[in-house]
Amino acid sequence: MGAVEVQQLVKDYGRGIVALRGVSLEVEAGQIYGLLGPNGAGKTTLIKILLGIVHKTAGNAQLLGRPAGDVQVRYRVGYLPEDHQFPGYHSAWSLLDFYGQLYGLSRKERQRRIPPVLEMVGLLPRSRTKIRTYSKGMKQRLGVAQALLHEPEVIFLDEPTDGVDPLGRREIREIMARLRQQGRTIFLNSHLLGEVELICDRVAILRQGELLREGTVHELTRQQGCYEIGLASGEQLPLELVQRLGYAVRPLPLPPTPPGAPPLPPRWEILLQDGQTIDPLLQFLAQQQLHLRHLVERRISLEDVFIGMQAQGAPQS
Ligand SMILES: Nc1ncnc2c1ncn2[C@@H]1O[C@H](COP(=O)(O)OP(=O)(O)OP(=O)(O)O)[C@@H](O)[C@H]1O
Repeated sequence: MGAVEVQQLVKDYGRGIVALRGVSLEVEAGQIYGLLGPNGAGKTTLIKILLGIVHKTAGNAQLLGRPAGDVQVRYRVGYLPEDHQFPGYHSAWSLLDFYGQLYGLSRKERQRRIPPVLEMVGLLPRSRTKIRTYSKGMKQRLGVAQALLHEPEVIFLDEPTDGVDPLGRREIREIMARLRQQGRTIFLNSHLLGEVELICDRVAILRQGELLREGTVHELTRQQGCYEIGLASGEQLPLELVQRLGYAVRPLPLPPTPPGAPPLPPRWEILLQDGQTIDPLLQFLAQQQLHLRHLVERRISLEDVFIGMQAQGAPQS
């Protein structure tokens, strides 16, 4: 059973605004799952339906095996909303104490839980200073701490690194990685593709309420049928013979080397044609007594995947 299961989910806000148009996805427990999409794609709506803040129009949404919005499940879930604002007169400690009371935790329990949570997000040394003095990154980390205080199994983070500088973003990624190590499930909404690529196990790309692609980052970024190869120093690839085997091949431009440094060995790009594998080329190299020193399957960034999809045209309403 997945931590999150969504089937054919539809949300129609009325007046022609359809935020979700039959979205299906499953998030396994212990994963970091990234939901990507441009502004207005429906990411926040999906989270809000799972949390019971917004009602679905049609389809199915389950969280930890229970229908979305189930009161018992809410206690097992943490949520960092997008654009949250904490009152500046609180300190990190007093804010978490306040949230602890909302979660129904006893004073003793709050005193037990607050320090490790603040420690985890790196705010323990500043826990008694006012939030109004915090940087954006610190406020976001405090938001994550608030979402963790009641020790939830699933954590929803809506744009947790929005407006945070690169160092702060890395700190938030490290917190997410630690939470995954503890076996928690993280559902991350983001439009920062580079971030998602670095941390997520699986991703889904949403646009105008439709799920365009879903899979591991590895699956989505693999440029199928494209390899880069390099041979031992001084060896050249016989391009014509390689083409006769049916491959498309081209030498790759080499990056500039610093003055005085030895030139870099040449590299070639090999494009497989339909149904072809790289194996006949490897056998051919061995027959030619050429020595393979470099072989990688080419990848594209998640950003390229995403931009490519935007270029494919929007779904019809
Ligand atoms: N309460 C609401 N009433 C009417 N329309 C809404 C409501 N909430 C969201 N929408 C609309 O639903 C669509 C999806 O919005 P949603 O906030 O889910 O997208 P998002 O992917 O989270 O976008 P962003 O990245 O900008 O937060 C948008 O067209 C938005 O204007």
